[in-house]
Amino acid sequence: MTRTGTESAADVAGLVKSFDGRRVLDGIDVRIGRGEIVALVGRSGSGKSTLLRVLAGLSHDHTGEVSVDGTPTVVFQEPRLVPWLNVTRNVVLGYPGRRRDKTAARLRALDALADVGLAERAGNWPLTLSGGEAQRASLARALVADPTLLLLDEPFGALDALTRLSMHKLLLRLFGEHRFGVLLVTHDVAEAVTLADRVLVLEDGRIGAEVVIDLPRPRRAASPEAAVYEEHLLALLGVEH
Ligand SMILES: Nc1ncnc2c1ncn2[C@@H]1O[C@H](COP(=O)(O)OP(=O)(O)OP(=O)(O)O)[C@@H](O)[C@H]1O
Repeated sequence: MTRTGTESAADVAGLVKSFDGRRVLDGIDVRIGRGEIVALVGRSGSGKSTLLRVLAGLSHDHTGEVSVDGTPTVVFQEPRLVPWLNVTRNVVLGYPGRRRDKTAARLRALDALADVGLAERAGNWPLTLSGGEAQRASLARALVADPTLLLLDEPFGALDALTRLSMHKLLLRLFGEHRFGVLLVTHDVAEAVTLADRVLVLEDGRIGAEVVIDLPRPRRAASPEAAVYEEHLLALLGVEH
């Protein structure tokens, strides 16, 4: 639901972004409230990652209003762990005050690792982790910054179905505890329906549709109610079923 009256994690108005003179984002208006999960779907090349990168502050050459509360953190599809640092030291990298207070940074990292169920892997090298474990470490690195806005760029896309389900559960638990705003870029409409309060459909550089997912949590992707939303989103995406 769009919760007017709650605090914003991000506000975007009239965002235009071009590459080589071609408008990829052509007047985007989006608000993400704190305590809200917004999923972003759209055909390949529709500009989802570009919008996420603008919100992350990784892309600057745009026009329009972009206001983000605090420093957002990003989890990408690939975990992007530094191979020569152990898991704890990778997570410490996400802690803003790590140079000032090494002990606090380490304690916070260990706490976040416990939070994502990875306490026993704290001393491991990234290469010894499974895909799901590596993604948990990446999530822990995002959490240690205490973000108001968590940006997720297909974070579960490379995981097998069972691991993906356990990551969904983990994300929802963390979301329940921290109440950050979440922007989740995904190709998977079932994932969007399972997790999001609202799903935005990006089309021709604009938000072509917004679908409020009015289902109680926890949700089951296979439920008849979820299936109705999934069909609707697929139709909006122009996918024949
Ligand atoms: N750095 C860049 N330079 C030039 N063109 C770019 C650049 N980054 C993205 N684009 C173009 O912008 C468009 C949107 O790309 P973007 O990666 O945002 O799409 P997407 O919806 O995330 O796609 P996918 O679902 O395939 O990941 C594409 O046409 C892409 O080729």
